[in-house]
Amino acid sequence: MSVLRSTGLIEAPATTVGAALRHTRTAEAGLAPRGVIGRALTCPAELLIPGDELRFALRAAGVPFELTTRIERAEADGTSSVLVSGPLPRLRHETALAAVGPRTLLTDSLSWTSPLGPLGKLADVVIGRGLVLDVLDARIRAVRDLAESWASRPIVVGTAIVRSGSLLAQQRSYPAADAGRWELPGGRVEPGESEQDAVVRECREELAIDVEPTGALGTDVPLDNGMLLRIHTARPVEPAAEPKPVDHQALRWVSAAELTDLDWLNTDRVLLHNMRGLLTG
Ligand SMILES: Nc1nc2c([nH]c(=O)n2[C@H]2C[C@H](O)[C@@H](COP(=O)(O)OP(=O)(O)OP(=O)(O)O)O2)c(=O)[nH]1
Repeated sequence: MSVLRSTGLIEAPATTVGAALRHTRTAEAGLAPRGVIGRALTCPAELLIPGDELRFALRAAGVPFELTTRIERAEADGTSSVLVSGPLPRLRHETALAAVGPRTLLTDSLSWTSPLGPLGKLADVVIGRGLVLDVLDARIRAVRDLAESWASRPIVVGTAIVRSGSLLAQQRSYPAADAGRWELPGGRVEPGESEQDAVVRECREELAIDVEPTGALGTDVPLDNGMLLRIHTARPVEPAAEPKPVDHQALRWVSAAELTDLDWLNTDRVLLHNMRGLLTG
């Protein structure tokens, strides 16, 4: 088995770098300068979710070939994908993200098994390794460009509150295009306010309960309005306090099995696997 690694330091938090890693533009446009044509086959949104497949058309020593990979993980600490079809018996791509102060260290690692015994191994050394390093470099550059361009965006916090194995969702009443669709409690972080303080304020305003932030969930999600959605987890300070829909149509406690029954905002759909993970542990 061959393994190649490449690293890069990116001036953005890991949740933002994680979003850039999942963005189809990274595979579709980011690799083009290296002659690799990537295309998302199944991804209905801009961010890839586990199960989505990507097809790459590339060329080594003048010979064109195609690879299809499937996303296994898409989390704030990294992503992984595996080979579905292509001229190799095995290929696995893992990207790990680690916070270094306000920056993120990205470690990309590609491992594969070569075809055709000893001849394949020779081709591997002569052609494969150079190509792979080029492609990994191009990918890190694409992720860096996207993540750093998003890093200064204003943040909208969403809040994942779990009680007895169910997640609290709220149903929007406006604007008309989103009325009736579901989201997590939250809103814009005010200038000078911390994200945690915004979570507490928004839950007080929207649900009339006090919560205590406990962590983060998933990657950021870029919004069409130029902001970034970032999900925090929180628990009610008073476990028995019943949240009320102050300016929303309705609230609902949703189990893992019911998550896909709701008509979520498009942005929240790419976080459903994280919400499921939170509910199922
Ligand atoms: N709170 C929340 N907002 C979300 C989610 N998903 C998502 O795309 N958004 C969008 C909807 C809005 O454009 C923006 C939230 O900002 P906001 O809460 O301050 O804005 P708003 O339009 O609801 O209300 P307003 O305060 O401007 O009256 O983020 C989510 O899960 N929770």
